[in-house]
Amino acid sequence: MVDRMGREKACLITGTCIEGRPVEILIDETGTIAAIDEKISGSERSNAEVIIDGSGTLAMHTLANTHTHAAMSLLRGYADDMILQDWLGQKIWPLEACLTGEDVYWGTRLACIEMIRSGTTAFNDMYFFMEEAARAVDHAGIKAQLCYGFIDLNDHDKREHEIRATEALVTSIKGMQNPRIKPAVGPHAVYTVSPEGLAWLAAYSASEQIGIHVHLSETEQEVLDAQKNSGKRPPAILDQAGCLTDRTIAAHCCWLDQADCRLLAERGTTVSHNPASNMKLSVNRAMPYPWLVEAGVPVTLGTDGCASNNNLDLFEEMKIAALLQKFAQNNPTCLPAEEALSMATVTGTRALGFGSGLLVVGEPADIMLIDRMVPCNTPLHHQTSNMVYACNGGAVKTVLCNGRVVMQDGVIPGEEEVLNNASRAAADLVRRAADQAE
Ligand SMILES: CSC[C@H]1O[C@@H](n2cnc3c(O)ncnc32)[C@H](O)[C@@H]1O
Ligand SMILES: [Zn+2]
Repeated sequence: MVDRMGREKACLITGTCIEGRPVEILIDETGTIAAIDEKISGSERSNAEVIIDGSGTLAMHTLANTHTHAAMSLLRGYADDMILQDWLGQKIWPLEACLTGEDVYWGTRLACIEMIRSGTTAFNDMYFFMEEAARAVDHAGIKAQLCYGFIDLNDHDKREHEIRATEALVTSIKGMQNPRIKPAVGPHAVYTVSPEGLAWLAAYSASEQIGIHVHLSETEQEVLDAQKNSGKRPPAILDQAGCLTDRTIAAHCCWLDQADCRLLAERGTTVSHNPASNMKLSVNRAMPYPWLVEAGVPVTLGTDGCASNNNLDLFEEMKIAALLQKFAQNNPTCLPAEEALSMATVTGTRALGFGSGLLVVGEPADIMLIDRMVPCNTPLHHQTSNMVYACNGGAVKTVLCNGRVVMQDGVIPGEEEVLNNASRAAADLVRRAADQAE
């Protein structure tokens, strides 16, 4: 907990429940969970200078969104109901060509508010003007792994430019020395980055010991083009360049075959499943969850950007993931609620390197308090079932990140300013793009 002077303070959450057990949670001044007990003892509780009344709530670890483009919140509803390549080529990329750093700042602030409201405190982001995204995450008080989206289109000069932009972002984020913000590298996809670009990114990420964030095998066209142009499937192209590592998060992965899944498992690569975006863009195949699990690949959850989702609510994503897999496999036992929740908490948080994703002593206090007294939690036969199948992010009342309260009883300080600036930035962006098109 941080007071108005910016000093860290120990804090106590009273009156909440973990898995049906009434508890109090003590958080020390470093933002770590110090104790969880029915009643915290007198001497320990006297350390707590701040008390959060959690009565009528369920305490859970917050959620981790492992694939998004946060500032695309400004593009929400700008282009819907199109196929992926037309959507990118005709609508999204022309608009993004008019983006400014200020747009990315306000778009990312807006995204952070939306994520906090729905219980997400860690995300994996790929976009442009990422120094501004880092500033926004810093101000919002949550956690992120940020990368510059590298696209060289096989062009030498573009590649040099993207290399410089990648290095500048990594240097800038490392210079911030903020443990909540990490740099990564971001090859957009095998169809937008040359083999030379991929090899440079792999070597650079290894030397800096940072993550790799990439779109992979999202559409059948991507796989067919890769095979036609290089004789290899997309995962093999990434692997040949050295981009499949245990620091890699590969988003989508809808068109993997079983051998691709085994390759990802051998390399220790994590997959980010983005079911809402995949269905909206109609990629025509569900990520092969059973093959990935059988191979031993960690599977996490992402929303993708707001232009293809169109929100950042991971509660919705858990439900959509569970339903899509059951439907695609014609098997109601596939992806049960417990697995959907683990994907969004434990596996996602670990993949981003922000802790175990568990609400236990010694871990960062990334905690959400969920309203118990709402229809979606009435009755509460099985808490996990309610979280995955009944609730959406609207049930989240209070959120802490590293012990700092970022939303209390539905109130996020500074929200109105962010909404006003993001609305203005979105309108100006669309106007600039229309002027450009004339
Ligand atoms: C280079 S920054 C990221 C880049 O990716 C675009 N994008 C958003 N959603 C998708 C998707 O589903 N597949 C491929 N690319 C996507 C985004 O608009 C940026 O240009
Ligand atoms: Zn994406």
